[in-house]
Order: sequence, then C-alpha cells, then structure tokens
Amino acid sequence: MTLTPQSLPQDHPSVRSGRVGVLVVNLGTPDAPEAGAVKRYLAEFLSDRRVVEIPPIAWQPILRGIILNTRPKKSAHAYAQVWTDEGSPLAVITRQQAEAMQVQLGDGVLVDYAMRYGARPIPERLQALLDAGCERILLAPLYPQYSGATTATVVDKAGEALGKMRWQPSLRVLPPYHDDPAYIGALAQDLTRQVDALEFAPELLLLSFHGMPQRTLELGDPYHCHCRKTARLLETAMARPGLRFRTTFQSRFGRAKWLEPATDTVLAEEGANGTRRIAIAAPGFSADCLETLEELAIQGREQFAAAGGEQFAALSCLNTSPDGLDMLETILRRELSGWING
Ligand SMILES: C=CC1=C(C)c2cc3[nH]c(cc4nc(cc5[nH]c(cc1n2)c(C)c5CCC(=O)O)C(CCC(=O)O)=C4C)c(C)c3C=C
Ligand SMILES: [Fe+2]
Ligand SMILES: [Fe+2]
Repeated sequence: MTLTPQSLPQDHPSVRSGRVGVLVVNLGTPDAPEAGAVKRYLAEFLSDRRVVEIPPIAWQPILRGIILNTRPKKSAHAYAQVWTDEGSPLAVITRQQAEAMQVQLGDGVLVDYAMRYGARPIPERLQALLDAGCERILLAPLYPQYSGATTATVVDKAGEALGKMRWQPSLRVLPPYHDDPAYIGALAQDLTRQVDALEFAPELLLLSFHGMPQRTLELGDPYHCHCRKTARLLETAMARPGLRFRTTFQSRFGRAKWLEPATDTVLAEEGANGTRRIAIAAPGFSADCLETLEELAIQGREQFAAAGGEQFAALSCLNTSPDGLDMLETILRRELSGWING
C-alpha cells in the first residue's frame, strides 16, 4: 500500500514529536581491561585519519603489524590499575555527567551520551534520540580545547550518520569552551578547593594537557593555542601569587615530535632542580580517565619521586563536581537557547 499524508497513521513511527535532544560525547574506552578489548578499541581509534594523519598505505602496516601486537597488553595492564566495579572511569563519569544534565536541564530535553570509539557509538545514540522523537539535537563533544583529533572527528562521525538519513534532525554543535568564563571559573574554584585541602602546600601547579604532534600546530590546528589560553586564564583566575604555574603536554605517542614541554620531562626536571612539592591538574580532560589516573597519578608520581620530589598530588578533573556540573549546564543551556525555555 502507498502511504499518503491522509493514510499515514497518527502513531506512525516516522512521526516525530518535536523534542529536543542533547548528545554528550567523549572519546571512548575499551570494554574491559584486557588485551583483546584494548586491541579492538585501539584498532578503531588509531585508524581514524583525524587522529593519525599518516596515509593509510604507510600507517596501517605499522598499526596492524607492530602497534596492535605490542601496545594492547601494556595498555591493558595500565587500564587494570584504574578500572572500577562499574567499568572504565571515562565511561562511568561520562554516564554520570549525562544523567546529571538530564536532571539539571529538566524534562524539556532528552539527554543521552555517546563515545567516538568503542561502545555507545554516535550513530546509534543519534538514532536513539530520533526514535524518541527528537527533531533538534545539540551535539556536545566534551572537549574544552578544539582539535581535529577530538572535536572535528566527533562532528565528522555525526555527519556520516546524518548523510544516511532521509529525514535529518536539526543539529547544533557545542563550540570549544577553552576560554569560557564559566569553564575557567569552575576550574579555578574546583582546583583552589582541591589545593587548599591538600596536606602540603605545593610550590608548583602543573597544568598537563593531552599532547598532539607538533605538526598539527604548524598545519593550523588551534589546539595548542587553546591550551595555552586556558592555562593563562586559569592562572589569572586562581590568583595565587605564592604558587608557580607551568603548562605541559602528556601522552606522547610514536616517533614524531609532539608538543612540548612534555609532562614527564618537566616532572623530572623540576625534581632535579630542587622542587619538592608538586600538584598536577589536567584541565583539558572533562573526566578522569587512563591518562589522568594512571599516566599522571601513578606514573607521574613515580617520575617526580625518582627525580628527588617529596610530595605529589594529582588533582581530580571536574567530573561530577558541583562546579563542573553547573558549568556544563551553563554552556549547554546557552547553545539550547531558543530551543528550550530559560
Ligand atoms: C596519535 C595518537 C593520539 C592522539 C593524536 C591523541 C589525541 C588526543 N587524545 C585525547 C584524549 C584521550 N586520549 C586517551 C587515550 C589514548 N590516546 C592515545 C593516542 C592519541 N591521542 C592512545 C593510544 C590512547 C589509549 C591508551 C594508551 O594505549 O595509551 C584518553 C583516555 C581513554 C580512556 O579509556 O581512559 C583520552 C581521554 C585528546 C584530548 C587528544 C587531543 C587533543
Ligand atoms: Fe589520546
Ligand atoms: Fe597515556
């Protein structure tokens, strides 16, 4: 039978209700702290041409022949050290953030979350929002600093899904918020509270951002500038003359030159130069994850101690802190303006 507007039943599944959806997105994580699960995750992640900008003909043999045969075991061991009863910290915290946003934004919107790699893929969660009647969707990559390897690949993936739809939703994208007063204010308050609660007074607050190949900066990616601006504004907002600040980049991968100075190098250098008490924060991560809980809190502590450091604290990300959630609500509400009341 041919469906005409007259014959289309009122409850036909393609009749949408005009709801507004919010899709919070983060990077993604393996399903288990085991080599097989890590291998599947890394195969997808490191095959993204936004992440590794080497032509596949040259890169795939290295990835499949070397990296995926060596790294998963090592990374699985690292994941096992931070895994919780509920799962990978990144997945748990992202889910909690989405649940909190559903409560704070109220019934006028439907909040869901997706991951760029691994479980809860973006196309599936976009479809879930459509199936629930959402005609307007705010896509919210939770990366304060823009980079091609993070924000852009989320938008690419959503675009790929939209490209297959006859009836697309209207889409808005949360802009990078690296210099947003709400974000800087939340970080300043939360980090001040954490520093004041320490049992020692740090001489230095290291602000460690995820690294990127230096080449991406030369090609025009704003990531490095966004990180530096966040760090500058945060130092000003925290207004602690007795505390020295430094900005570093962590998680170097592969042989190419990455953004400098590197976090591990600076920890060793500071220890060798007589700094004894350090706190380290990772303002670019919306949620604690392998990179903060293992690389900074475990490895970073060891690196600093080996260089002569005495006291070390890895501070938490904004996660589901009241400051962090209020900030998320503020920036999401701003993008929802005209779509929902208030
Ligand atoms: C070429 C490699 C990588 C680039 C470029 C890169 C950019 C980048 N990554 C994040 C955020 C996260 N990365 C995380 C893990 C992680 N990152 C890489 C490599 C690159 N990242 C790898 C191989 C891994 C996996 C772990 C490992 O084997 O070391 C995570 C944590 C994920 C988790 O499960 O907890 C985050 C978050 C940003 C923001 C970024 C560019 C700005
Ligand atoms: Fe990464
Ligand atoms: Fe790492």
